Amino acid sequence: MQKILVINAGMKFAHSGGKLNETITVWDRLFFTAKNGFELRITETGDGDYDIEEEIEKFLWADTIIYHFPIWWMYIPFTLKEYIDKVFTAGHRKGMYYSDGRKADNPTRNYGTGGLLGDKRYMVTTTWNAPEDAFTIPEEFFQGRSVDDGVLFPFHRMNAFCGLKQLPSIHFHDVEKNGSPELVEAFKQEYLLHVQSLFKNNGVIL
Ligand SMILES: Cc1cc2nc3c(=O)[nH]c(=O)nc-3n(C[C@H](O)[C@H](O)[C@H](O)COP(=O)(O)OP(=O)(O)OC[C@H]3O[C@@H](n4cnc5c(N)ncnc54)[C@H](O)[C@@H]3O)c2cc1C
Repeated sequence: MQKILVINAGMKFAHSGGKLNETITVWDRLFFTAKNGFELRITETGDGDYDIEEEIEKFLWADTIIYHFPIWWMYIPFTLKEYIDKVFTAGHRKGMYYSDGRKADNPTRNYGTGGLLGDKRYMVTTTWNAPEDAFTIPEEFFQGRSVDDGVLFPFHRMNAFCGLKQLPSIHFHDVEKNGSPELVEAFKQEYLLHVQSLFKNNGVIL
C-alpha cells in the first residue's frame, strides 16, 4: 500500500470559502482508496486543531505528501505557514531534518542538505483568482514566471530542505470570477488524470 498524507490548507476566510480545496480532498478520497492500493490520511490546517508530534509521525509514515492550498497574497495561507513553522521546527532531529547540512570543514557549502525525508515525495495543488495568462504572458503581472519557479520557489526549497522530492504540481486558475460548476468538473477530470499519471505504477488505475 502507498501511504498518502494530504495537508489541506483551504479554509473559510474573507472571500475564500474553502470549498474548492475541500472538494479536492473529496477527489483524493475517490482516487486514493484501499482498492486502488493506497492508505490515505488527511490533516486540515485551517482550525489549528492538530497535534504537532502526531503530524511529525504522519510525515515519517507517508510515502507522498500532498499539499492543497489557496493562494493568499501571492503565497500560502497564514495557517499553513503556522503549521510548517510549528511542525517542521519540531521535526528537527526527529526524522524531518538533522541540520542545515553544512560541516565545520567546509562551512560555506552544502547548505540545505541536512534533510531526513529523502525517501519521500510531495505534490502541490493551488487555487487562484489569477488567470493562467497572468503567468504565461511576459507583459502580464507575473512577468512570465511560472507558479512553481516564481511564487512557490521558497515553498519548494522548504520541502527540499527536509529532503522531500518534488512531483509535478497542478494549479487551478480563475476560480473566483469564473468558478462555475462546469469549471470545477473540468478541474476534477484534470486532477484525476494528473494523479492517475503520477501514481499509476503504485496503485491501480481508475
Ligand atoms: C486573504 C486572501 C488573499 C488572496 N490573495 C490572492 C492572490 O494573491 N492571488 C490570487 O490569485 N487570489 C487570491 N485570493 C483568492 C483565493 O486564492 C481564492 O479565494 C481561493 O483560491 C478559492 O479557493 P477556496 O477553496 O477557498 O474556494 P471557494 O472560495 O470555496 O470556491 C471558489 C469557487 O469555486 C466554486 N466551487 C467550489 N467547490 C465547488 C464544488 N464542489 N462544486 C461547484 N462549485 C464549487 C465556488 O462556488 C466558488 O465559485 C485571495 C483570497 C483571500 C481571502
